[in-house]
Amino acid sequence: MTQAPVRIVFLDRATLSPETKLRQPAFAAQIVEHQQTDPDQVAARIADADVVITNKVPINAEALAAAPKLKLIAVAATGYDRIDLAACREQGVTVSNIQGYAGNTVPEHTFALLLALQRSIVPYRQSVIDGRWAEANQFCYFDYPIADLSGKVLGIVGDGALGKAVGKIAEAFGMRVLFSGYKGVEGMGPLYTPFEEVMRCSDIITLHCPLMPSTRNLISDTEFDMMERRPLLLNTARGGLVDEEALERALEGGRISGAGFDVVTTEPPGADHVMRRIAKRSNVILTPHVAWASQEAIQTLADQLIDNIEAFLNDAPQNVVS
Ligand SMILES: NC(=O)C1=CN([C@@H]2O[C@H](COP(=O)(O)OP(=O)(O)OC[C@H]3O[C@@H](n4cnc5c(N)ncnc54)[C@H](O)[C@@H]3O)[C@@H](O)[C@H]2O)C=CC1
Ligand SMILES: O=C(O)C(=O)CO
Repeated sequence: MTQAPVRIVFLDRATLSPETKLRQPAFAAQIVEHQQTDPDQVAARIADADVVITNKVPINAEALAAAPKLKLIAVAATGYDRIDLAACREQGVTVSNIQGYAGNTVPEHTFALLLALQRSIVPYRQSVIDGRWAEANQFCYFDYPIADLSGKVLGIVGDGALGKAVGKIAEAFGMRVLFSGYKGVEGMGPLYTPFEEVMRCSDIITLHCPLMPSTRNLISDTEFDMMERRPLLLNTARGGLVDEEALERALEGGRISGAGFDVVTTEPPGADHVMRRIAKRSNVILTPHVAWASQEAIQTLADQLIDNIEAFLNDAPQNVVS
């Protein structure tokens, strides 16, 4: 008897760049690709799926209840904060994610933000375009601050693949690296510096931990108040880790010297989203969630996505998240 092909529904194919090749899995599969899916379309689209692929389309308990055949949600990203894991567990649905694909692209993007901010590259570029250099009565001018990375303290929150890779680059720049312990957790061992101390003594703080209930608003007014060295704050991990209203207050009050963000709480942010206001400041750079998006990384992600589905169907699941 021939088996029915596995029905794979990809909810947001457009989140992988058009050049990305998604190879045919090594088993009989029918792949249905939707370029985009609105939250209210999810239940209908996954109703007869065996496997669902999603990058950022949320999957909640209600949608899962409408998908009795569903066995695997293959998340096309590292972060799986859009998936209701408790509901998946209850319904016996396995969830996999992509691991280790972004070990160059995200750290390089993090340092692109850091170097640009630390040396005021964007405002200097704009001032040259605006004619300021032509008006200077000498060969240079000092309108914006410039500082070296060497000797600075870099506090890293999240010691996974990306936090560690950022730490390595930082060491090459001669920075002193501190890996933060979990907020509110004591005694994590000699490799970790307590969270509060990292807030207190870092010149730059960079976030590389997942968004979960315990990390939502990890950085808010209390943490900004702890920051004695007016650090730069970098977030290439997830919107929601930083309380954005508190971020605006911290920038306004000069508690931090700048911010480099790739992620916001609502993506894309609407016209009156607080990050749209924040992004206009000369000491802020906001990029549109593209830290992961080198073509090399996206292709690695796409290959691992199919590997994950094949491994699951071969009864040897990999990259399972819980
Ligand atoms: N902007 C972008 O394009 C991308 C963003 N990301 C984000 O970066 C995050 C990190 O990615 P990876 O390093 O590959 O993940 P990973 O799973 O290798 O590392 C995550 C680390 O966070 C740590 N962690 C968990 N809870 C924590 C807490 N409360 N405080 C401090 N650390 C905590 C874990 O111990 C783990 O070491 C992902 O969860 C994702 O949200 C990932 C890829 C691309
Ligand atoms: O891999 C991730 O977590 C990303 O945010 C990229 O989609």
